[in-house]
Amino acid sequence: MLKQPENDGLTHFHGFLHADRLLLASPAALADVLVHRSYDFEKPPWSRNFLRKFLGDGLLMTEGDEHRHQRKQIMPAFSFRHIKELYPVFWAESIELCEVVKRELWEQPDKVLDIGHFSTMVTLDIIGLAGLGRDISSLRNNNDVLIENYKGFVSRVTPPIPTMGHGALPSKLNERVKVTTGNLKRICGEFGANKKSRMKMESEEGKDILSIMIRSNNFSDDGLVDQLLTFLAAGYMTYSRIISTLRKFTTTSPDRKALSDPDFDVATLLESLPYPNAVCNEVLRLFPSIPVSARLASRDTTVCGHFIPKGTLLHVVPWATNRDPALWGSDSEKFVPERWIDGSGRCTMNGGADSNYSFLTFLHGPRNCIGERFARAEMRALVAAFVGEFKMRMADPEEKVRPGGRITSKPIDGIRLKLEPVA
Ligand code: HEM
Repeated sequence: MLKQPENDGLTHFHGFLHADRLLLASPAALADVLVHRSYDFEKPPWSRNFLRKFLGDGLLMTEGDEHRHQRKQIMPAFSFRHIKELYPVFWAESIELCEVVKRELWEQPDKVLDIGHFSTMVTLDIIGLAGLGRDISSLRNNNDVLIENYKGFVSRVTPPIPTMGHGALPSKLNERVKVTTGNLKRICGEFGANKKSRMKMESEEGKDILSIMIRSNNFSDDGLVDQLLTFLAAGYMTYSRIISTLRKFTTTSPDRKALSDPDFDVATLLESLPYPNAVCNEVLRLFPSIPVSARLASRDTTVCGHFIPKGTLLHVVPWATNRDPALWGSDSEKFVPERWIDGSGRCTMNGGADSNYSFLTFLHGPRNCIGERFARAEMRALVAAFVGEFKMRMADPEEKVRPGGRITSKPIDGIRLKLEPVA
């Protein structure tokens, strides 16, 4: 925990084999590493090499000029305007989730549901439709070949947190991962190529991220496959959690009938609700999907005026910074959505913290999460639909949900809920 940052927020410690490491705590140190000198720091090669096996050379994996170039090409697909157009997809899939859960409860009203199972499926469906323009329908038990391979791949790969470990897999597992990754690449390649030719022939006007990238004409077929794999991983693995006990919020949940009208501006409504947005922000603050991220100095550089030799390993720890009492106050570990609402009842950007760098869930700067708007819009829709439809409580009120996980954080034993449809 970052209780006593030293040296302008740079804390020195010894890691594996007594190696020198730095922990970044202060806003000024974070600003230097994430924004001002972002390209002096890279993802450590062992984590890049490990993830590259699965993701190819997508945005997450590239560095330096290649990253700058790719990021510029991909940015427009994640612009505010495009994400706004995707809200109806997020909303429709959120309603679908509620319908599937209601059907389960109708068959067995007392049933305890592991909500992680449903959030995994709806997340895949959303990244399928909004990311790739592909109707995966895993909520409706469709056997989509891409998803079957993808699930196999995720279940086989249980790597160490990439920023910490060295990424070696036992050779048998390595072999199987190679086969699944090969399958995935082939399926993504075929899908991308088919979509490209359909778009040429039928002037298909998809609003999904992939369509926008294809229309830009900036990507080779192989380039598209790498980005596709990255979006699947980033959109899916960061998200399998999120919906929790938000009873109070139902009182401000939107009118579902109005929202199902195709002319209704879902985006503006969902973005304007203060309490639901405050709840989403507070969940993102306390439970960042990527709890720790590492950077390696790729040249001699400085942070807050301190000399940092090439090869120094630095850690950014969203889990700790987002909960730091020095930044968030004495209730920093508590779930207090109200901290995101100002005196006039509007949702604030910073949750009462003094600096942007108090909230690191999506990081900041040129290597921040390009999917932040996508992720936030998806979450708003899911939370609004779900809490508008169900009263929730923990199946065992005494149970403590234990956070854990590897690359991304999630409740280690799932979250079992008792749900009751709102009358
Ligand atoms: C709650 C959901 C999400 C969280 C908390 C999250 C968080 C992050 C973080 C912390 C990074 C930086 C990783 C690092 O440099 O160490 C990142 C990068 C990235 N994210 Fe997300 N992400 C989320 C959802 C998404 C979604 C839905 C997409 C795409 C559809 C996405 C696409 C990406 C990509 C492409 C990068 C690499 C950006 C770059 O290096 O320039 N993310 N994300």
